[in-house]
Amino acid sequence: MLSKEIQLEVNKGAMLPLMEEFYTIQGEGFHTGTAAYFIRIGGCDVGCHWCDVKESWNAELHPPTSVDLIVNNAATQADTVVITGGEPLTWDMTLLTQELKDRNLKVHIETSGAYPLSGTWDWICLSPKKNKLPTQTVYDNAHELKVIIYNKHDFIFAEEQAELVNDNAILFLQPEWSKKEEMTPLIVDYVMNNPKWRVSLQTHKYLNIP
Ligand SMILES: C[S@@+](CC[C@H](N)C(=O)[O-])C[C@H]1O[C@@H](n2cnc3c(N)ncnc32)[C@H](O)[C@@H]1O
Ligand SMILES: Nc1nc2[nH]cc(C(=O)O)c2c(=O)[nH]1
Ligand code: SF4
Ligand SMILES: [Mg+2]
Repeated sequence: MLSKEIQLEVNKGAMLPLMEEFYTIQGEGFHTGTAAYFIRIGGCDVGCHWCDVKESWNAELHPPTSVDLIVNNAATQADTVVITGGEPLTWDMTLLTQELKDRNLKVHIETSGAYPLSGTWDWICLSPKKNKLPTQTVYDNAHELKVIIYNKHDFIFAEEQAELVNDNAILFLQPEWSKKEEMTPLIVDYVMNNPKWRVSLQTHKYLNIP
């Protein structure tokens, strides 16, 4: 249990449950291949059975950390910071993104969209999940839609989500890692037949980097 004081700071978004931070190459989606400093905030109740960071789910395992400290650590050679999780929109992102913007950093988010949008973002990657669908504000503001393909039904889900996201969003299909041998060839065919979509791979896993 957090003390009342710390809980109040977390509610304000002045402290956040920090899981890890690392400087790497964005492995997925539109910005694949570009250097970025990742900040992983704990806490997620979406429950994807194939999630590759289940250790992030329980926020209580990750120490509430002041946004000032997180931002100071993020002073980085890259011009871009990616906020991920867990589900970062579980928390109020206003103060974190404001302080990062004040340092002239570009601020990106990886989100399921399961909670309303908070914060100011240069790039929003929406990766919708069937078990907790995105909120309207995230559909309206997403720059990219990245649907994970675990089985054939996920192509139907992807088309449904493409109807709901704003018209400017760039559309990606990404194989679920454990099913990639089976799903990647289907994605390749699908994109050739439906060229409004692009392929996204988890390239950092092929590169053996974080
Ligand atoms: C771990 S999530 C954290 C951010 C947010 N909760 C979300 O789901 O977008 C980061 C990205 O990894 C994707 N992802 C998670 N597990 C995956 C897996 N096993 N295979 C492929 N992509 C995965 C998610 O869909 C999301 O785009
Ligand atoms: N290199 C790298 N790229 C990523 N893009 C999205 C990631 C995430 O977990 O949100 C991720 C990640 O964990 N590592
Ligand atoms: S929403 Fe993101 S962090 Fe949460 S379980 Fe799904 S993939 Fe993992
Ligand atoms: Mg990842």
